[in-house]
Parts: sequence; C-alpha cells; structure tokens
Amino acid sequence: MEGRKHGTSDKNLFSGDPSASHYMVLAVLRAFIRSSRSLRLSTLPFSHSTSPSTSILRNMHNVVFVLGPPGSGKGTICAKIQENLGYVHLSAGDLLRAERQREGSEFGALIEQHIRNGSIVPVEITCALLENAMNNSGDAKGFLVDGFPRNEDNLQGWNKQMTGKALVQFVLFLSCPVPICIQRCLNRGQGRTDDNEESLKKRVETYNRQTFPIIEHFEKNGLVREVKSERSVEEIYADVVEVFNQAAKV
Ligand SMILES: Nc1ncnc2c1ncn2[C@@H]1O[C@H](COP(=O)(O)OP(=O)(O)O)[C@@H](O)[C@H]1O
Ligand SMILES: Nc1ccn([C@H]2C[C@H](O)[C@@H](COP(=O)(O)OP(=O)(O)O)O2)c(=O)n1
Repeated sequence: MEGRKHGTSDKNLFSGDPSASHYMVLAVLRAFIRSSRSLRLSTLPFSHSTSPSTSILRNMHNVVFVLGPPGSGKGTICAKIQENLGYVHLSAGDLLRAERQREGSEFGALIEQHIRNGSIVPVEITCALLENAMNNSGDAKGFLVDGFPRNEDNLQGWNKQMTGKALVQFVLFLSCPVPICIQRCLNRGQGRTDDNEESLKKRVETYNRQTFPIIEHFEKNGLVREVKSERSVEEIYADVVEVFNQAAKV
C-alpha cells in the first residue's frame, strides 16, 4: 500500500529503501520550511499587507477590515461585495448577536449588556467567533471582517491571536456624517435592541473615542481606503469596486 511504502517504521527508515531516504529528506525539508515560515511570519508587523496570491501561498486567511460609524452602510456594502467579488462577509456584530442567541452560551448576557450599552465586547469572544467562522468557510478568496477591530483591545487581541494566520490587505473605511448614520439606524427596522436614541448616543461616543483612533492607526500605516458613504449604494459600490481592483494589482 502507498501509505506503508512511505511509512515511518524503523525497517523503512534504515533499510536503505530509496523511498525511505526520500521520506526522510522530505520530512527534514518540511520541518525546515515550517520553522523558517513561522520565523518570517512572526517578525511581520501587523500592518503588513500583501496580495491574495501571497497569502494563499502562505496558507493564511486574506482579510479586509471594514470600518465606519454605526449605520454608515458596512453591512449593505459587504453584502454586495460578497455577491459580486467572492469575498465572504463576516460581521462581528452579527456573530455576536448569534452567539447571544445560542442556547447554552455562557456569554449571552454579557454580549447583550455591551450591545445595549454601545460598549465593546472583550476581544477573546469576538476574535474566537471570527476565527471559527473563517476556519469553517472553506476555501474563500478572502474575508470582509465588518465592524472589527473597534478598539485597542480588539486590535491587540487580533494581533495576538491571528498573527501568522491572517493577512490584512487593507481597511475599507466607509465615512459618513454621524447625523445621517443615526437616522439610518433609527429607520433600519430590524428590531435591534440597540437601534434606539439612547444606545445610539453611546455607540457614536464609542466610535469617536475608541474606533476612530484605530482607523487613524491604520491610516498611518497606509492601509486605509476611504469611501464616502453618504451617497447612494450604487455610487458607493462603484468606488468600492475600484478599491478592490487597485488592491488586486499590488
Ligand atoms: N447608501 C445608503 N443610503 C441610504 N440608506 C442606506 C445606505 N446604505 C445603507 N443604508 C440603510 O441604512 C441602514 C444601516 O445600514 P447598514 O448596512 O446596516 O449599516 P452598518 O452595517 O454600518 O451599521 C440600513 O437600513 C440600510 O438599508
Ligand atoms: N468588534 C465588535 C463589533 C460589534 N460589537 C458590538 C457592539 C456594537 O455596538 C454592536 C453592534 O455592532 P454592529 O457592527 O452590528 O453594528 P453597527 O456598526 O454599530 O451598526 O455589537 C462589539 O462589541 N465588538
């Protein structure tokens, strides 16, 4: 049997069988590649971005972070990108809401408390949900990670958990005046427990105090692609496609 021919039994390894020495060389080679790869990846700064083909070669998830104020249209635009450009949309907010609803979840009450308060759930929960979703999505060209990282804790947690497993291509920043965003959330009509004036006030405060500095951090690293999202979905999407086309050329 093929498996036995290339097996690791002593007999095979020391018998002088050419297939056995071939096996040893391969094993050593693989170990070398593994160690040099992890060395290289562990020295990469977080801001490192690369083309999809490079990340596929390295067996890593390709990621685009999608950020913007609540109601700026992140979910709407991500749905269109997923439909047309082959990226898988992962909304941190949707994953947290699903976990909140999951029977037996030990985090349901904590998540609900943060969502109503407009504060940010600890990254250990959110990052685990994102990583699981990525690992369960099969062979995706890339992932749109929507609504993450939203504060310093999210960013640090991602770096800790995902370095060597994911490469961030760029950050799609949907910018939109806050009063328009608030109105959109109030009209959203999805029955969300946080689409009310009181929660929205806190969410906007969290965005200004915690999320915007993260966007500025990415901006300094040359990773931000801003698209103004006060316009019609069609106009926004046309610019977004251009951003993805440019990224594919790098
Ligand atoms: N460009 C747009 N113009 C008008 N309404 C929009 C636009 N984009 C999204 N919306 C609407 O605004 C609300 C919030 O959009 P959504 O995509 O859920 O935002 P986010 O994910 O950023 O919170 C939804 O009801 C959506 O249908
Ligand atoms: N990284 C994240 C993303 C969302 N959350 C929580 C807190 C947010 O106010 C809610 C809703 O986020 P979601 O991205 O779905 O919605 P908005 O962009 O605020 O409209 O989920 C979080 O704690 N951490």
